[in-house]
Amino acid sequence: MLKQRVAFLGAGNMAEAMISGIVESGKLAPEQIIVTNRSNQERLNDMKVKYGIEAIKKDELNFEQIDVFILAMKPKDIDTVMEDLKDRLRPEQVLISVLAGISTAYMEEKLNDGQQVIRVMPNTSSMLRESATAISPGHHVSMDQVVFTKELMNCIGEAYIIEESQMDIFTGIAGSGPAYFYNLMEHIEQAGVEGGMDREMARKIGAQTILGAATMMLEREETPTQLRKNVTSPNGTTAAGLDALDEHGGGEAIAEAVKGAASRSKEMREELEKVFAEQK
Ligand SMILES: NC(=O)C1=CN([C@@H]2O[C@H](COP(=O)(O)OP(=O)(O)OC[C@H]3O[C@@H](n4cnc5c(N)ncnc54)[C@H](O)[C@@H]3O)[C@@H](O)[C@H]2O)C=CC1
Ligand SMILES: O=C(O)[C@@H]1CCC=N1
Repeated sequence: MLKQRVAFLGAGNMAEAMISGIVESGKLAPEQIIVTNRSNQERLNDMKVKYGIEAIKKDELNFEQIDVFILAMKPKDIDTVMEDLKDRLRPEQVLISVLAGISTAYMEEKLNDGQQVIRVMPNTSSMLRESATAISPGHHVSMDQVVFTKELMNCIGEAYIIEESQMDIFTGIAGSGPAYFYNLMEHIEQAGVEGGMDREMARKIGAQTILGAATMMLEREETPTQLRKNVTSPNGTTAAGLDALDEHGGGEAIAEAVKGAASRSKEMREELEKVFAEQK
């Protein structure tokens, strides 16, 4: 069991996915988790009932009782939240941010000197403890806090400590990644329906196929290229499928999706830093 008391600032999709995974892991008791938002009381009530955690408006939060704050609001709200936190945080309290595109350096500049800030990038599969999550500690973080954060992120799946310079591309692959596969499934499902199959059935077999392929890639030694070749008989059905995929830009389209998301992550940071530099 972990001993820390954790408060989520933001009660949206990502906060819920993480809370669900953490509660399910049993590493934190529901009483150690607090979730806050600005105003949506109905949302707070739902989360309280569903996970047995404390769910309150942000202004009701008692800072004295919290060890770790997890920032889970939208990146556009960062400055308001930093102002709000700056003089209320104690040096031993840690901020873990899930915000896309916001660097630890940016948050450190906005807070008092020496504040411990860690950036993470989970995805919504945290809900089922299947996230691939990146962790990049800021400049003032103690080794104990890095170890704690890794343990906490392991509650929601696999966690990797990476250089912060790789956070944009990590976001492009894993943070945004689930959406590419959901989008792929929307198309697979529709093709199944057009081929005469029941929609539910098409969804199930499509998802099982993605799961099977993902498990093969995680558990077998072969590269994706070898695994693809193993499926592809000369002049067979897969070759025809892959030709059609290529003709419509399939593989390239996915690479562009990853690059597009990564470049938006970089752009979000640059936009914010520009505004900050102008304010100075
Ligand atoms: N949705 C996803 O797949 C992922 C999202 N993220 C990051 O997670 C963050 C949240 O994303 P979502 O959950 O999708 O957004 P969302 O819009 O569902 O949730 C945002 C929440 O923040 C609350 N909020 C706003 N200002 C607040 C404040 N000052 N104090 C407390 N709560 C406040 C809102 O009331 C809302 O509950 C974003 O920064 C995003 O970049 C990171 C990885 C994956
Ligand atoms: O779309 C977004 O900006 C967030 C960050 C990664 C996934 N969702």
